Amino acid sequence: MSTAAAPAPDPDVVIEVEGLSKSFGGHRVVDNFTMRVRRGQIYGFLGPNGSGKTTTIRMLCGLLTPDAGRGTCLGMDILTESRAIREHVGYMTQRFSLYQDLSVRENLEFVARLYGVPQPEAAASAALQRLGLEGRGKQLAGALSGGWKQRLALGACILPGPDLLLLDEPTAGVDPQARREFWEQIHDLAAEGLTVLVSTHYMDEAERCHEIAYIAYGKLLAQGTVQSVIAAAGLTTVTVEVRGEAGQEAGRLARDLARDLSQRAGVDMVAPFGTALHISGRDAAALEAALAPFRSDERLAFRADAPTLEDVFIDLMRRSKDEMR
Ligand SMILES: Nc1ncnc2c1ncn2[C@@H]1O[C@H](COP(=O)(O)OP(=O)(O)OP(=O)(O)O)[C@@H](O)[C@H]1O
Repeated sequence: MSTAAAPAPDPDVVIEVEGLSKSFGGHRVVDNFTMRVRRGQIYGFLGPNGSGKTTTIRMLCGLLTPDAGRGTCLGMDILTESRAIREHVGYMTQRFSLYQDLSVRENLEFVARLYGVPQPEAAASAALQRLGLEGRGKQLAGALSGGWKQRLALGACILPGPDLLLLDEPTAGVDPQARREFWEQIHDLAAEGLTVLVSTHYMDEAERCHEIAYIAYGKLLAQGTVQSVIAAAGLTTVTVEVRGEAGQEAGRLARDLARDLSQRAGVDMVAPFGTALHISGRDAAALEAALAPFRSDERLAFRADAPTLEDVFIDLMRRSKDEMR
């Protein structure tokens, strides 16, 4: 008889789930989702609207019960210990859910009291300082700009000291500077050991994550570091630039070329950027054959390019749409 005990759970694994599925009204919104997240990771969820990102994230944290599948979050069972899991999760939803007619400080003190944080006033002061909100303590939350509101919402989320942070499109509609500052905070928190799951539609934010998952129509289509997701897609990309001044003439040439190329075998995507075209294909030889007739055109400059994450996601989405047809 074997005496080998089951391996002890790895304390650095915060989420480990397999085969999670969920349907609403007979429609499968998440289909057989499996993943593992390590402590201190910033894990990004990307995918088209309504593809099941929020539903997936909520199941991972025990906030929603899956129809099928199993797993643990923070070492606890997502099916039987969801209440205990919730006590350790900070959840920032898409909607600003603090009191608009309370001041910044009052909101933070309220949250501290609600969660039984010791010395709520001191905890609120610490949160104000940490988030660079000291000068705004007396300001009404409703009077803050979008970026500051998000910062306050983040402060309220981390005040009870969660081990896992769930951010659902936290920076939608926030300007680039405020988004950058918000992400600096997220990285600081992760460096201190907080694990972060974040859904976003911004490619630059995806690139700030340690790992990403791309979900479309309920299915996990890609997972890993940004570099590995791009490499696994196997896309070849070429940029074609119309030489000379950007004007109507150049614009027309780029548009006609885009129309022509997008009809050709070997060309899977054509995306205009000013008077340049970003052209991608999964079969490098077929792509080159499609471009060959244009290479001698002196009005055009060709250069091999690296595919971007956006190229990869659009390609994945198209492919999954085709498969569903
Ligand atoms: N409680 C619910 N009851 C019924 N349908 C739901 C429920 N929650 C989500 N859905 C549906 O499930 C699908 C996936 O929704 P989900 O919010 O997970 O997508 P998402 O990828 O987060 O979308 P977005 O990027 O727009 O936020 C949508 O069609 C949505 O309408």
